[in-house]
Amino acid sequence: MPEMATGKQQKKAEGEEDPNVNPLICSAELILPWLNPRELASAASTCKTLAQLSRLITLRRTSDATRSLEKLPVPFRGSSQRNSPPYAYFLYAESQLLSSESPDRQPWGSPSSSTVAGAGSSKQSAAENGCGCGCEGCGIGNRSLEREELEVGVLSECGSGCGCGLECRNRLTQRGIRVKLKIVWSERKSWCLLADQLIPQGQFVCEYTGELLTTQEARRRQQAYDGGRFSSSALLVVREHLPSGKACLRVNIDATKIGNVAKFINHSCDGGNLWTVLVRSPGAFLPRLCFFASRDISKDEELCFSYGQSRARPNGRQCFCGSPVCSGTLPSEAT
Ligand SMILES: C[S@@+](CC[C@H](N)C(=O)[O-])C[C@H]1O[C@@H](n2cnc3c(N)ncnc32)[C@H](O)[C@@H]1O
Repeated sequence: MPEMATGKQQKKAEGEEDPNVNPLICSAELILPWLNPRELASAASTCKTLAQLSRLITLRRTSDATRSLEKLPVPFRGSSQRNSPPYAYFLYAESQLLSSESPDRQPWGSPSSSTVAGAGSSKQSAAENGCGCGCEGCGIGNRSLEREELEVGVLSECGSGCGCGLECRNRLTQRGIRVKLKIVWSERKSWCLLADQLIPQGQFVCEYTGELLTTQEARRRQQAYDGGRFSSSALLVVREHLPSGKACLRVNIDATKIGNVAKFINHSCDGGNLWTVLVRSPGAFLPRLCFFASRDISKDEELCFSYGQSRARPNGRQCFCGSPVCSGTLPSEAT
């Protein structure tokens, strides 16, 4: 990764400020990562040094959408044919957040953003000989899920109410993203999440994180999104059903402004290559929505799932999933 030359090594061009002399420039490395792309462009237009620093921050943002918060970086790959944006700007959430807890800003593109937070670290270490929390399926090690388990669409894992830590084999979805992914630009669908390695069937891919909303707030936001203020929204409504078929729980997760890389998963009318699984654990009131590979997924294949049933709507957006069973229209939540 290119680094800014500093002090005496740097040959200063006309109009360029010496970062060791101007305290404002010295602090720019700290301040610029907090800016959104428009603010960054505005700062870049003021002097050559800030322009150079802004380019570096853009490069760092492009190289990892997760800001090093996951074990593996997830890079953006633009299109060389057209002028695609270098990256999509959003705030990163490793787990679900209440909308009242959502940050307004977050640094992205700092030089030292290489600390891995949360994802792989164990809150609590499991005991040497089994974690002993007494939950069914609990114990140290790894396990993969069988097709039958995933098709049910509901999974029970150990959680904060158990005595075990993240080493427990019954916390498959709580260790962050462990498969190589990338975010690729497409003219018709904007950003798409792709596999950057072979992902075997049954492998956990990622959780869908974002702001947890009340149904009232979800309806308000959906109307605003439908009104066109955002080119692509990512508000997902999850319903848990009783055996009778009646919905018993509705969870609204909005990843439009705050989320993780799952916000870039597009819709496919044929169901795509991901299973959505609701994961419950003791100590957590609400389930988490997690994606697993529904079949072996090749490197460079786009990851997709079905957003739901398409309803013919006069203002429905055109679907470009390319599946032979494509309905032509993107499903949209009737809020
Ligand atoms: C959850 S986001 C997915 C990521 C999105 N492509 C982006 O660039 O941020 C949902 C939005 O992606 C676009 N999208 C998803 N699936 C699509 C499809 N099959 N055809 C066309 N657009 C799609 C729509 O704009 C939709 O509102």
